[in-house]
Amino acid sequence: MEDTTADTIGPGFELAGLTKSFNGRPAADAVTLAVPRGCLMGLVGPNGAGKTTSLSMAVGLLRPDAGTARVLGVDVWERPEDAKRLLGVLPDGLALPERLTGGELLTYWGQLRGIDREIVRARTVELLRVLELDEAEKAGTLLIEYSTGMRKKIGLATALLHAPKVLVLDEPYEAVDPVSARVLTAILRRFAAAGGSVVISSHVMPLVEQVCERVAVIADGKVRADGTLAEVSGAGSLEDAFVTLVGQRSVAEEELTWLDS
Ligand SMILES: Nc1ncnc2c1ncn2[C@@H]1O[C@H](COP(=O)(O)OP(=O)(O)OP(=O)(O)O)[C@@H](O)[C@H]1O
Repeated sequence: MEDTTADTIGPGFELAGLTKSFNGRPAADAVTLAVPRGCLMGLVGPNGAGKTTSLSMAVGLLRPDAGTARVLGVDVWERPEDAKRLLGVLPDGLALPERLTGGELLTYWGQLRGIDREIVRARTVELLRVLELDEAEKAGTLLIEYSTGMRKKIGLATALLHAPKVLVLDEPYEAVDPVSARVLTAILRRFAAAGGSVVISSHVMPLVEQVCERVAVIADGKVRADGTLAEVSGAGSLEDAFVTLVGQRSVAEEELTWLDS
C-alpha cells in the first residue's frame, strides 16, 4: 500500500491556514501546524476550542473555508484517494455498523480499502488479539453490544488496518482502561519509531506529557502554542501552561449555592 507519489522529505503531516466558520463564527482560524516524521503530537484545548473542526478538515472529513492539509506532501483535498491511503483516522463520534462483530467490520473495511483478503484476515486476528477484543469476537459480540472503550478500540483498529503513515486520533484514550491505554501507547510509540507521524487530541494533560514529544494548544480556534513539550510547558506542568494560555475559570462563592443544602 506504499504510495510512491508521496514525498520523502518534509513533515509527515502539515496543516496550513485551515479555517472554518459556522454561522459566521470562526471555529478554526488559520490553524497551522507541522508534525515531523517519527513524532507524536498532542493537540489540547478547552471544550469547543476547534480541535475536532481542525482535525476533521485536516483528514478530509470537513471541507475548509480556506487552507490546506498535506500528508507526506500529498494534498488531502486535491488528492483525496492518495491521501486516504496514507492516513489512519479515528474520528470524533465514529458511527459503526452496529449489527456487525468487530471482526466482520475489519474484514469489510479491508475489502473496501482493496487490501488482499489473506492480509486482512491475518491483520484482523492480530489487531483483535492485541486490543483484547478477541474474546468478544469469539462470543459473537455485535458492535451494538460493545462498551464505550471497546468501540474506541475497534475504531482504532480500523485506523490501523491499512498500515497508514500518519495517524490522526481524536481522543483515542477516552474511556479506555489503563491496561489497554498502555497497549495503545506502545502501538503509537512503535508507529512513530518506524517513522510515522501521530496526532492525538486529548484533555488529559499528564497523558499528553507522558506520550507526546510535541504539543499544540488551541483556544478559540487559534493555535496559542506549538512546540516541544518542554517549550510549551516551560518550567511548570503542561496543565499549568494550558491554564495560563486559555484562562482560568473557578466557581464563585455565590454561584450554585442551591447545591449546599
Ligand atoms: N457542525 C457544526 N455546526 C455548528 N457549529 C459547530 C459545528 N461543529 C463545531 N461547531 C462549533 O465550532 C466550535 C469548535 O468545536 P469543536 O468540536 O471543533 O471543538 P473541540 O475543541 O473539538 O471541543 P471538545 O474538546 O469539546 O471536543 C464550537 O463552538 C462548536 O460549537
